[in-house]
Amino acid sequence: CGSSGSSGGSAPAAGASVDPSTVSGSVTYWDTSDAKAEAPTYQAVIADFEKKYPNIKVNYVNVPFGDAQNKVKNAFSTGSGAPDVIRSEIAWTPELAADHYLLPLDGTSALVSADDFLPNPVAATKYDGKTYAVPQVTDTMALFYNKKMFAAAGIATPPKSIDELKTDSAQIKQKLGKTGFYLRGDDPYWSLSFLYGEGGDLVDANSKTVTVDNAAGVKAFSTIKDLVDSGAAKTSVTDGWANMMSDFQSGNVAMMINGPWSLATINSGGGEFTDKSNLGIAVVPAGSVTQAAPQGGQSYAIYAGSKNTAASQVFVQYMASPEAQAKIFQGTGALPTRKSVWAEPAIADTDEAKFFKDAIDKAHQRPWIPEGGTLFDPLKTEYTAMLSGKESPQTAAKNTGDAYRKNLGWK
Ligand SMILES: C[C@H]1O[C@H](O[C@H]2[C@H](O)[C@@H](O)[C@@H](O[C@H]3[C@H](O)[C@@H](O)[C@@H](O[C@H]4[C@H](O)[C@@H](O)[C@@H](O)O[C@@H]4CO)O[C@@H]3CO)O[C@@H]2CO)[C@H](O)[C@H](O)[C@@H]1N[C@H]1C[C@@H](CO)[C@H](O)[C@@H](O)[C@@H]1O
Repeated sequence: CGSSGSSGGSAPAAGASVDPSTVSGSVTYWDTSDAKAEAPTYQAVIADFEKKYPNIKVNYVNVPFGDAQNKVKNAFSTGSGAPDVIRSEIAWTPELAADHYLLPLDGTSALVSADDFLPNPVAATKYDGKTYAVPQVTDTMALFYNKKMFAAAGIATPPKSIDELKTDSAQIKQKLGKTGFYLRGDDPYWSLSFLYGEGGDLVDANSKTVTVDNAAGVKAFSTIKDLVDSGAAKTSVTDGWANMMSDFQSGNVAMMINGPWSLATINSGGGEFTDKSNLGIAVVPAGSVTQAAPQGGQSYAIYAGSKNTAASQVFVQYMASPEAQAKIFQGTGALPTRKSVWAEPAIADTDEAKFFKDAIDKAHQRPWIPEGGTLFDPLKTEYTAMLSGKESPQTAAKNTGDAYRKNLGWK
């Protein structure tokens, strides 16, 4: 576990605020944003920070998202080479907080105008009644579609249900010779909107019950597999992100489910979306019970063992400020977490904000518990086995449920 405080004169008492103009030092920040499409924007915002606070030096490190959580846990557990501030994926925060790796931020200068943050991102910063992170960006998933391909196939509106998605895919296949939908097969986060659409969920944290293999879960797994078996969707259990983005941007598929974090790549990727007005964004298609998409997002968190907590607090305060959030949105399309930023006309009037504001308020809440992030590894094993044809949907759901019961000790 990380130490509770930090040595060195600059460390304010836990829970104390600091006067930014008196702070000097350095901050090592680990950023997991996409190195090509997003990181330049974050680095530009950091440059603005260093201009405003010339006595604070930021050591920026870009850490690829895929293996970042392990790197963070290893660094925090040994303390050697540990960053002062991390970009904490929202499911990491309760896990890292439970391990005492994060500084509680209530009452510190890192967390200002706390009531300006949207409630859903705030919920994911709390653990055991304390605040361990400051919201950066928030997201949920949506149906991204190619308007030109839909028009060429004679389809007027995006599908609102999975049944409609199958019908539209058949029409796209018949009229354009293309596959309708890309189903990401190597990351089970892309299964959640189907699970929620059947009225299911991975677990019920309140009753500590595993639900992924109940009737709704089995139905969801079957629905996903049927999309591929019926030819409505194509998938790959490796390199899913690259294959999905390449197929969508080149017009090999007309639809994908994705999040606003993909906009930076789409908007700079040319192809079918050189003309940005060709990108359509709609709610994810509903299952047989309801329509819902998961909440995701990223926050700033400070290492409990940091030797630069004052400088880290000033850094987080700036990076989470309305000014910085607006720049991050303009540069990447990633969604703000402050109400005041959503209200700015330059942001509120964009097509993306108009769509996503409603969608993120309705995002399906996940259990923000230390075990939350650990649910994805067993799910990935079974999700990919099913999509590879090695297991039936029933077996995949059951094996996932059994793994959860073993790992969590829940019923
Ligand atoms: C397996 C992982 O399961 C979960 O992660 C879920 C996550 O909980 C979901 O919320 C969802 O995250 C959204 C995310 O909210 C959304 O913002 C976006 O992020 C964008 C950025 O926006 C974009 O800027 C850029 O950075 O790129 C980001 C990524 O695109 O999209 C994400 C969805 O991709 O989905 C995650 C799973 O992907 C665990 O939390 C672990 O991460 C776990 N990985 C560890 C597991 C260790 C072994 O235990 C292994 O040894 C370790 O090495 C692995 O690290």
